[in-house]
Amino acid sequence: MTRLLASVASLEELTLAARGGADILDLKDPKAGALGAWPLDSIISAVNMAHRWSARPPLSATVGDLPMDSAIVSQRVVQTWACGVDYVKIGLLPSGDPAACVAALAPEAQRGTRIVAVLFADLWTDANRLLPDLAQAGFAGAMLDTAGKGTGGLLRHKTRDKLARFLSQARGFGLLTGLAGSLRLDDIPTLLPLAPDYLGFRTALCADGNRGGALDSAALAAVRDAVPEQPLTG
Ligand SMILES: O=C[C@H](O)COP(=O)(O)O
Repeated sequence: MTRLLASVASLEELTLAARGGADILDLKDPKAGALGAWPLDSIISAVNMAHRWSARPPLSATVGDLPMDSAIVSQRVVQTWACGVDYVKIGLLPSGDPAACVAALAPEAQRGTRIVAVLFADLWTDANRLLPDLAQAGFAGAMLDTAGKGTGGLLRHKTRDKLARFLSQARGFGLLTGLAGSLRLDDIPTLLPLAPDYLGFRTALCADGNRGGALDSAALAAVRDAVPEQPLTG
């Protein structure tokens, strides 16, 4: 079953996305880049707010568009995880030494920090080659997204077959899998049969597809309708 991840830019949007049925609430500042980070004190406020709800979806937070410098990335992962989120999402770039960043995070991951690697489909030609390293380091998941939000969506950069291969290899390593990247409503029927653990959205949740604008509940409702909710179990 595929879940819906909604990237939210404020506490107000966090509430709106939770009410609109998002399965994963992703704290991200879309104006600050592909993985723009919320300030740490705002992440803590979001966690505190969500803890007051009777039921709450998992929260993820991004660390910002960081260079591939192990010390910088590790420090920001530690700080973000300490805020109390359920997942920390970090971007891995093919330039620099992404494998060194992954290896440097292994002790954190092995201490229980749930880290999701975001691999940019418009920058990586062979993102799959990092999957064994992620699994070895103890990462929780791997997802494909796009870095350049003005250059077309995920399906412009990777064929359906390539996405299927990525997902199947990531799954084979026991990683949680996700797809995102300016996904539109009409991409959903193509991507759902690939059965990623989640599909991630920001642009499609905003009025007129304006990623830097406000989250729009009607747009979220349309995406929610297209990504069927998980049946309640138990
Ligand atoms: O993690 C998901 C992203 O926030 C997706 O953003 P986007 O739909 O604007 O590419």
